[in-house]
Amino acid sequence: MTEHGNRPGRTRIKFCGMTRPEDVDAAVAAGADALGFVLWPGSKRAVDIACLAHLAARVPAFVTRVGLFVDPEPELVARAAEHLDLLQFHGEESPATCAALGRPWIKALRMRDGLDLSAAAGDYHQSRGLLLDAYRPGLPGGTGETFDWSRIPASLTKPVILAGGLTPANVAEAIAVVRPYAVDVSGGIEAAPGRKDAALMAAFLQAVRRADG
Ligand SMILES: O=C(O)c1ccccc1NCC(=O)[C@H](O)[C@H](O)COP(=O)(O)O
Repeated sequence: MTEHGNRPGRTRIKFCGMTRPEDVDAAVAAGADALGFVLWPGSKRAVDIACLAHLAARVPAFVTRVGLFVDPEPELVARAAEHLDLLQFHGEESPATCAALGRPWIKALRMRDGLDLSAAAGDYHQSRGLLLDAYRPGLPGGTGETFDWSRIPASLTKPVILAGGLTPANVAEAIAVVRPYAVDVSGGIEAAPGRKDAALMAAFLQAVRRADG
């Protein structure tokens, strides 16, 4: 069993791909720590700035609003950031590009063959964490697929946010193997892309709490 740096007493939980007010309300009521909003137009879960503003305004204090971007124009980030607490980059953004935007950020790394995670943690040392996700060519995120969790070294110097194909059924095993700082889920709590399921969100929360003991 591994233990990553800065792991809190409990596993933090991020629900990603929010598009509907009722899903935001249900996620907050269930106890999510963070909610993700996809600002990449190519996604089935994409929201525009007006929708983001509407959804983000429903989120109470101490629940983190995270905006997802794929190689964005700085102007898009600037407009979205008014409604966000944290930026999440899913493209080929360099460490300098992420840092230049002047906001707290995390970097999503897709676990392609040969990725050196320790080197990436050094490269992205200014990030607030690394989100580790499955790799599928041509799809920057939201694959619904898991990866080999044993590839994550225990010695990573950044908080690990584990993503990719997590569900209420497998998240306890994922936590036992990886001991991440946080878990991130999108497809595993959905009835359809962009439509969250309140019962699945609650089940995911309960599975994480049980895994934390
Ligand atoms: O969800 C998308 O469509 C998406 C598109 C482009 C970049 C990121 C995207 N989603 C990211 C996430 O929802 C999560 O951070 C992560 O990929 C987990 O998704 P899932 O495997 O469905 O749980």
